[in-house]
Amino acid sequence: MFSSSIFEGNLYHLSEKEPQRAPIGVFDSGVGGLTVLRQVYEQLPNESIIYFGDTARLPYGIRSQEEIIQFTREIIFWMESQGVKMVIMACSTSSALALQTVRSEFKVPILGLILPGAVSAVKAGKRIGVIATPATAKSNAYKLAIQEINSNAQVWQVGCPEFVPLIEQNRIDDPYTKEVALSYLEPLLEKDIDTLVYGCTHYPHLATLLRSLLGESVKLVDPGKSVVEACNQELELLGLKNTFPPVPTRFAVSGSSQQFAQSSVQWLGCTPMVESVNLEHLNSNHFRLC
Ligand SMILES: N[C@H](CCC(=O)O)C(=O)O
Repeated sequence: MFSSSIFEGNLYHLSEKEPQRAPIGVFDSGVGGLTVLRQVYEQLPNESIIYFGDTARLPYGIRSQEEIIQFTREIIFWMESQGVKMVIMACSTSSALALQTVRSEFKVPILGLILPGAVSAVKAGKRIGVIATPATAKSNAYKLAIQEINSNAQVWQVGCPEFVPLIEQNRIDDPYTKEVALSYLEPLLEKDIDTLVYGCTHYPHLATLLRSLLGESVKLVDPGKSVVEACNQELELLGLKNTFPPVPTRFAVSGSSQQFAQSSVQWLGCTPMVESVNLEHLNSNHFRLC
């Protein structure tokens, strides 16, 4: 039923014959969203997916809010044109800076990472560290969401500008990445955190390294896992769960398809077919009218 959905007032009027069969759109600036895609495969194995990586314009984490809102609009506009039934922003930076604005501009339900991540963080601990892109950290989105749920929770955020470029360049095992990680974690370890939130979807790719630096006692919270749990609930509420066999994931990027195929193979376990999509033609005209 629509009435109990969090999308009340922004209903997605489904006109197709079998809306359950429509894909879910999942997007990020690059390979970060693959950590969310992995959760989708685990939790929602029947769903078909369109994955979009805005690789021509990454990293998002050093962009202005205006840019992030515009990029997010363009991606969701394209995804709607591809017939998605729901969109997961598999990008904390977009979720922090653009979700509120774009949610009211589209009919398709859009899920972001911040609230589901904050709910999981509050369940996990009270002394919470958040590592995030500079834009997400500056927005205070996770801190505000966590403290709105539990005003006694203490939250410390660290902007980590070097992580996304290092991950996109596949320098995960580079000793330099370890040095950088230590410098980002040190101020949080000094605060004796009991929980660390991956405030950027790229960071679960560093799970082994981060765990080795944090020790076993700090709980790691992945908002990607939480947003997919929320997606599962929404699909149920909206009667949109796919009961048919899914079609293979469609991958699309704004940059080099070859490069994305190469860099994602280690996370996907196979070489994906990747399309290049030009979002430029969607630019300002359509959105000036909104
Ligand atoms: N993975 C994204 C974007 C990172 C970036 O491009 O800076 C996020 O969760 O914030």
